[in-house]
Amino acid sequence: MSHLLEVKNLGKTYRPRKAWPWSQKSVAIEPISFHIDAGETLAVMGETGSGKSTLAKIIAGVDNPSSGELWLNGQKLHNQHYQQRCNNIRMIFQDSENSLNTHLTLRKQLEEPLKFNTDLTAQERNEKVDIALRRVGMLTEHGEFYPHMLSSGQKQRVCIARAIILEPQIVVADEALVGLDPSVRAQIINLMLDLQQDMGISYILVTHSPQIVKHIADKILILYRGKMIVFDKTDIVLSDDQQPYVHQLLHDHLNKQIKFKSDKAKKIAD
Ligand SMILES: Nc1ncnc2c1ncn2[C@@H]1O[C@H](COP(=O)(O)OP(=O)(O)OP(=O)(O)O)[C@@H](O)[C@H]1O
Repeated sequence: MSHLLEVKNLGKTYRPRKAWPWSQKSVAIEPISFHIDAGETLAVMGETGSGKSTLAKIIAGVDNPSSGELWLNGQKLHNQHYQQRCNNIRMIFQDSENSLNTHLTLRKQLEEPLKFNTDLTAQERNEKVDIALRRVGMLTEHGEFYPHMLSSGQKQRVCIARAIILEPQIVVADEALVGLDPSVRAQIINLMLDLQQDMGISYILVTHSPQIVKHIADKILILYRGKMIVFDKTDIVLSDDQQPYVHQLLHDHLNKQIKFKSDKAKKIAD
């Protein structure tokens, strides 16, 4: 049986902006191969500049690879097939607070992916928006709100609603939890876990947080200067983290505690 997502020899080289004879191409990712299955969470870790965001953007179709292929359920994904990618893989960006349009109501923003990628009527789109808002613990009335009327946690929920509204199989989140205070972060993680259970979503999470990785990742992929140096199940990586670089990534920040599944009722309180 084929895997949900197979990444085969995927590489990315950025070309210099100006073709000066002495300027060099920069290799962001050396060819890497890995896979994830339905309902799994893959954590992508690595120091700054190791290629995590580049990998996330290529998987989500925001950027093109320089080499290699992506396969979804045994079918090759083509970058020019925008709808195929949008319907199956969605991305939550690093700065999700600012990725919302300040001039549009939440309903209009959530409706956009439906307008571009489905043939639903206006009424059907409205219903989908209501369902998505409820799924992320918000009220349907929030649809008429503008982003400035929301807390950081609520904005993050709207970004998640926008990512799941097309019912994708994979959600790629690039440092989406950075900047949230620990209790809100825990609520958002719990929400993501609930959505994963309800909708069978697979997550690809770019993160620097060992706590998040230990609690929710099934597999860990570690990049070092564009090279994939680790790809394995979380418990195997944790039990064999002898390489200093891997050890440091997995044991940094351990003093910051996150409370998981502590109080579901608080979910809509922020
Ligand atoms: N548009 C671009 N043009 C040229 N080089 C780029 C571009 N985007 C990224 N790079 C380079 O590719 C490499 C990987 O960058 P990337 O942003 O993927 O790393 P990262 O691991 O996500 O870092 P961070 O944790 O800081 O977000 C870096 O050397 C970066 O300078």
